[in-house]
Amino acid sequence: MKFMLDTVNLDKIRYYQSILPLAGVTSNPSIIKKEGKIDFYAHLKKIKEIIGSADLHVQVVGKLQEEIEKDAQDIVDHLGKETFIKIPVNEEGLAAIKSLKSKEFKVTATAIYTEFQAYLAIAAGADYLAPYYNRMENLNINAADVIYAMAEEIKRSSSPTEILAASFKNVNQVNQACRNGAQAITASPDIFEQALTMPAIQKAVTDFHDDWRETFATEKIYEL
Ligand SMILES: O=C[C@H](O)COP(=O)(O)O
Repeated sequence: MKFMLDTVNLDKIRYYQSILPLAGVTSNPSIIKKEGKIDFYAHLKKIKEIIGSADLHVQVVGKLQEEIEKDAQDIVDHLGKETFIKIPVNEEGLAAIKSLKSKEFKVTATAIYTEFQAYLAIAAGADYLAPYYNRMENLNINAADVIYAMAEEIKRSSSPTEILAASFKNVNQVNQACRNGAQAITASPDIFEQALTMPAIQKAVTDFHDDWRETFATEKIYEL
């Protein structure tokens, strides 16, 4: 599994970069809005410095194919050809994905709510597919089933495309995405916090520590 952070908050990225086996950072204009009117490329360059060789996924804003492709070119001109360009899968986006893949851009097909969008993006050569787990559930779409079908199509077509599931509101949704075939997930820092700070884990840690101290009258093994 690859784990990515769905945030552009520098403090959070710095913090979780030291904790997680971090494969990348993903963003979209709504995530960027949370940081205010940042110096866009300077900010993204700082993220690159923090995450090193991990991947950076940056979303286009243009709506027409030509605008999407110009956004993509601008992003790689500033951040490098290794940057993944996130493109929503609608008519203009799919045309841009097809065109940009022929020019060897790295592409993450995003805003995926249906299997059919995914099948088209796979055929167009997208590197990643980003299905929106929680948003699908809000629309009464079975997100786990959609991801399973996407994974089956990737297998059937022996495609190099990977599923980068996104839009999570709880840890169980992440588990379901992984279980149903996602090769990667991106989640906001609070999802990783939810997963790693559950009270049962802390209780186990405290109990083990107390048992050690009662047995050996030290706080650590190296104090023996
Ligand atoms: O870029 C995709 C985001 O992961 C969507 O997440 P959201 O549904 O929380 O806005």
